[in-house]
Amino acid sequence: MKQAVLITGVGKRLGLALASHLLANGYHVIGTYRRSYPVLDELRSQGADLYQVDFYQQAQVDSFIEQIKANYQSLRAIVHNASDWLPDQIQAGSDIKQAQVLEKMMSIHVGIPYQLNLALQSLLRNHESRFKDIIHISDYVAEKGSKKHMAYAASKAALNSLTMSFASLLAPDVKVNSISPAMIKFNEGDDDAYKEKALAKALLPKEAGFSEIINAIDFILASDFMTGRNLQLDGGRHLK
Ligand SMILES: NC(=O)C1=CN([C@@H]2O[C@H](COP(=O)(O)OP(=O)(O)OC[C@H]3O[C@@H](n4cnc5c(N)ncnc54)[C@H](OP(=O)(O)O)[C@@H]3O)[C@@H](O)[C@H]2O)C=CC1
Ligand SMILES: Nc1nc2c(c(=O)[nH]1)N=C([C@H](O)[C@@H](O)CO)CN2
Repeated sequence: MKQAVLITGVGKRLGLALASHLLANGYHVIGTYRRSYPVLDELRSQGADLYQVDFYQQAQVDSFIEQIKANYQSLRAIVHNASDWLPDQIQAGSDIKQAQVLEKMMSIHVGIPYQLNLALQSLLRNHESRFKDIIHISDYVAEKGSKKHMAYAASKAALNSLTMSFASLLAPDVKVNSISPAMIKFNEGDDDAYKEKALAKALLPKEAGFSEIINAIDFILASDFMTGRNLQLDGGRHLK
């Protein structure tokens, strides 16, 4: 019986790389996506079950939870990857109001992990393996703040608090940990000046790459002694 791992946000970048990695390593991947991408058909052809859900729409969240509880008896792990990186500065012409920036950040980075972890904890407990995991993908800025992404950073700090609370609630059956990267991968459109400034913030001036985070996830899945902790994969940002 394949071990099922639920990953949120598998349409691109880290979520897509992680889903592909776990599929290649024999896991049954259950993935969520918001916008559709051609690459999703490749995940489906490799056996992934994909569910379209916009986590900003509560009705879709409720329906998604009911579908997961109806379709699966157990889960080996849940990886909360889905994330929006909204700046505090509202773009001209945007229909987002200032207050909505904080609402959205708390919704996707705190509300969704909170709701899914509580609703699906029994599926984790049902899994027959010795190890069951919840992994929250957070961010280095949770510990330092960010003057341009204050709401984002605050929500990732709250996510790290949830890690400790759920670790206490779900022990000893389920381990719950955060991974807090800095500078995994630039986005298309990031210009050279931005990249140079961002890389200079760390002792190790480089992109971590998706493999660094995936290696950390593999480590956590194999660990039988780490819970309530936060793996900080940040190139030494804290020492610059
Ligand atoms: N990239 C980096 O350098 C760093 C990333 N991180 C964290 O690592 C994780 C992965 O990063 P990265 O791959 O760059 O993230 P991206 O922003 O590239 O992708 C995030 C994913 O989440 C999905 N998502 C966003 N909002 C919603 C929503 N409301 N409902 C459903 N799905 C949603 C996106 O879907 P859609 O395609 O539809 O938008 C997308 O698939 C994130 O948690 C991020 O905060 C932390 C530090 C650095
Ligand atoms: N959901 C996202 N979160 C973050 C992203 C991203 O692209 N999507 N990118 C970063 C940056 O790498 C930042 O750490 C330095 O530019 C942070 N979070």
